Amino acid sequence: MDKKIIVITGASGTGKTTISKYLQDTYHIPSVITHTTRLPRTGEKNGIDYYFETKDSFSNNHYLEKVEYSGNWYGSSEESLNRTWEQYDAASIVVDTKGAVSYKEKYGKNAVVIFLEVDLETVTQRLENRGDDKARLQTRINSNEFQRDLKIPEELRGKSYVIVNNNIKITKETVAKILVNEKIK
Ligand SMILES: Nc1ncnc2c1ncn2[C@@H]1O[C@H](COP(=O)(O)OP(=O)(O)OP(=O)(O)O)[C@@H](O)[C@H]1O
Ligand SMILES: Nc1nc2c(ncn2[C@@H]2O[C@H](COP(=O)(O)O)[C@@H](O)[C@H]2O)c(=O)[nH]1
Repeated sequence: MDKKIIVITGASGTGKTTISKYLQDTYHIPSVITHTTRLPRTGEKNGIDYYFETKDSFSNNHYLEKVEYSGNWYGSSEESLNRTWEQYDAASIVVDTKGAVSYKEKYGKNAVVIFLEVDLETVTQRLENRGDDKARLQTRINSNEFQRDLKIPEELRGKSYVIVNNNIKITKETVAKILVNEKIK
């Protein structure tokens, strides 16, 4: 069987991590942990949510792709994905749309891209409810990256599953159908 990487993308707060946890908890599809220079949020743990890096340690790693998002660096490594594929046929990864384009270009049909869409007002409310620091949240919402990721990029149109994540139950049901369609489960 072909190995698959389920690339979950969309703007911050659209529910990417929620879906990656659903894949882990319900289908035992592991998430590839990425690296960031961002400080941990309350409750986030090194090696579980991210590998939290300093600017120096971040620059020492080798990445398949890396991006700057709202003032912090994020990157994912081919080694981590290959290690996961040694044990599992499918894994998921949570990245911004620029990262998703990189995965689609590199892995073609083996990269199953799911783009999550939520309107700006709703996503802002969800990020406030999540407890994101107010000042940092405003900076993030105003960032070019966040604004860009509210809509699917041209490069992913027609090559991705688009889910409007207004209702988590319906979103999970749609993801379950995608797994069947892609012969992952
Ligand atoms: N359909 C939904 N309805 C209501 N709340 C939701 C829904 N989907 C996700 N959420 C909530 O919205 C918040 C943001 O979700 P999540 O952290 O999964 O987003 P994200 O895209 O991973 O964000 P980031 O990129 O900033 O890490 C969480 O508190 C989550 O529980
Ligand atoms: N291209 C990549 N994007 C990544 C990676 N790891 C996370 N992300 C995305 O960054 C933003 C901000 O994340 P947050 O945890 O600070 O809210 C979000 O869209 C993530 O999906 C990565 O390795 N590469």
